[in-house]
Amino acid sequence: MAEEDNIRVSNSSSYPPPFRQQQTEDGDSAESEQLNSEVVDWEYNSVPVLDYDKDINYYGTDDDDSGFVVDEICRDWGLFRLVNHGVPPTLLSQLHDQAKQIFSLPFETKQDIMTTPLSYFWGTPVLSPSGVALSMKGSHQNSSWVEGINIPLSQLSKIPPQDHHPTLNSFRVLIEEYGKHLGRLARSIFERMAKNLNLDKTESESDLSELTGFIRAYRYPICSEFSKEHPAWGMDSHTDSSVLSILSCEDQVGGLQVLKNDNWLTVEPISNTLIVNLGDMMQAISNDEYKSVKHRVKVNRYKERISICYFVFPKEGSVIRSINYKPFTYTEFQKQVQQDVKALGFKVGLDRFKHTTTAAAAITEAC
Ligand SMILES: O=C(O)CCC(=O)C(=O)O
Ligand SMILES: [Fe+2]
Repeated sequence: MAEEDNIRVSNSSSYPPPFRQQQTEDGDSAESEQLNSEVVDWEYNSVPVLDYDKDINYYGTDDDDSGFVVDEICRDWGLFRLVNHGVPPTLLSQLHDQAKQIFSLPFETKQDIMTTPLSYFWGTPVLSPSGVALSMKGSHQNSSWVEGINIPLSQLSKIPPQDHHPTLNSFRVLIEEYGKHLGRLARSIFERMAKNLNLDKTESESDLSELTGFIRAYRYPICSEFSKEHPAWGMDSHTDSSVLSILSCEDQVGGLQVLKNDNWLTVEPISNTLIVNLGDMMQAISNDEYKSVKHRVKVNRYKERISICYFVFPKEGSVIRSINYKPFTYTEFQKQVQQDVKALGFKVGLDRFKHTTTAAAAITEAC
């Protein structure tokens, strides 16, 4: 894909109306300089790297220290880059190219063709598991500069064929293939963590339902009008509600940042690698030993960014039990999140389920 393809919107009619802004003109040298400085923004990249074969999918002796490395990273970071994961590079690049093509369709077309079980949304990443966007209150309203397609993996066969948009049909086939790979990765990453944490085998089996996860493809539109006074975020700081989230970003447009020791660190986009982050369910399952990591996505003045995220949750009805938390199911957690988002404008999250409730403190801090 030509580098120029990513630069500036030629087709702003594909943007949801709130994202249509005056675009800057081509060929301005001062601007190109700025563009370059955006490109080298991730010089401090130091996200830990794990090798799937060596560090995750390994059944060696117990004194092997690769499990220890994974354990340390899950405690200190809650996020790592996965290499040697076995997802074919062509699958990754085709998936991204097709997502890009679909997002380039006119806004109205996207609204028309994404019918259930697919859903198309923009402006808010807070969705129910079925993909219904939730409205947010107050200043948080529409704070995210992103559009997305929500794809529940268990319902792929129900996606109606599109005679006029064959790309959507082939995208579905690629997603199916990709979903299988990511299910495989999620299962072995989770099992590695469960072993490190000495979790009860039968209980931990229902803590992950890799085949009913969902995939979201995102496009972060170009955002040229923002400032310190009027900030805009592709996605504001949050933790994921999942057990695990696995992110793929093939274009060389950065933007993802992760909170580490109170500093925001930019995650370099490196093709053929996957970014794995631990979510709230994993933090609860591990009794707060592992971290549901805070992350966010910056907007970009010059380039669109496409990312494809897989989210995996516990089996339906599975009760999460750990010392620090009252027993709860993911459905109860999600219901509480939806309630808080509607009533308060933000997610309180795990604090709602702690034995000594720290929810009041969390709410005061956020307000
Ligand atoms: O697009 C990304 O890089 C991250 C998306 C994300 O954090 C999310 O969907 O929860
Ligand atoms: Fe996230």
